Amino acid sequence: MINLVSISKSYRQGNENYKALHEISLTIQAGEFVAIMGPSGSGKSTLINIIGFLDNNFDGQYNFNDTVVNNLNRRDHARLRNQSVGFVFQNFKLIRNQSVGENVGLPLLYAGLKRRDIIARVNDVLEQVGLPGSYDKLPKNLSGGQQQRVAIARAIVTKPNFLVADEPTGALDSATSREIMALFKELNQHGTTVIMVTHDENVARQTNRLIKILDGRLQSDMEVEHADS
Ligand SMILES: Nc1ncnc2c1ncn2[C@@H]1O[C@H](COP(=O)(O)OP(=O)(O)OP(=O)(O)O)[C@@H](O)[C@H]1O
Repeated sequence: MINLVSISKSYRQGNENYKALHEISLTIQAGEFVAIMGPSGSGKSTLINIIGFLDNNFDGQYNFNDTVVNNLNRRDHARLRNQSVGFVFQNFKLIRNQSVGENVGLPLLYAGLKRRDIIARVNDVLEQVGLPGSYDKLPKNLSGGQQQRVAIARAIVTKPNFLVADEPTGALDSATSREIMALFKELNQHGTTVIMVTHDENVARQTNRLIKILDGRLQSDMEVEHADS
């Protein structure tokens, strides 16, 4: 599904070019559950911004299914992003003065669906993430873990090809973090591809594949062994 071929990325820093990614080649198949780890500044965000179609300014080739992503113009790149990827962030990024249901339904509103269809789909997805009946609640009245469930519901509501989760458990205590990881695992077992950046070894260990980045280079890429499998 995702095939990166020798991807490099430089940022302009003052008068200098800083190379944040060095010739990264990587394939991620549909259905995988991948963790990306690496020290601060190693290039994780740069990499997932490219994978998640937020940044199309890089060297090398990105093949997404049959599409050569780096050949797309800005509009088609944005369309691919809206149709193919759901994002989950450390700090949830919910709209405070909108209800849970409105937050989750926003991508469907942008996609032009009818109100009745949006409400039905949102209620389905809220149930799927363990928050049935919470359509009319406000995010501020929910716990951190519940807010992250809302954010996950928003990320999956359009049935994207894959999820990009950037430190999704970074703002949660360890018990809540385990619950959120259980939800990601369940979504993955039902076919959702998940690519997750984390600093937490315990989180990474629950995925199926661990990619380590160091100084903008792939340091290692290995299958995660599970004691119970
Ligand atoms: N917009 C930018 N302009 C200039 N340099 C940048 C920009 N974004 C990132 N960098 C540099 O590129 C390198 C990689 O940054 P990146 O944010 O990808 O790292 P990261 O692994 O995600 O770090 P963290 O774990 O702290 O989020 C860093 O040295 C950073 O300073």
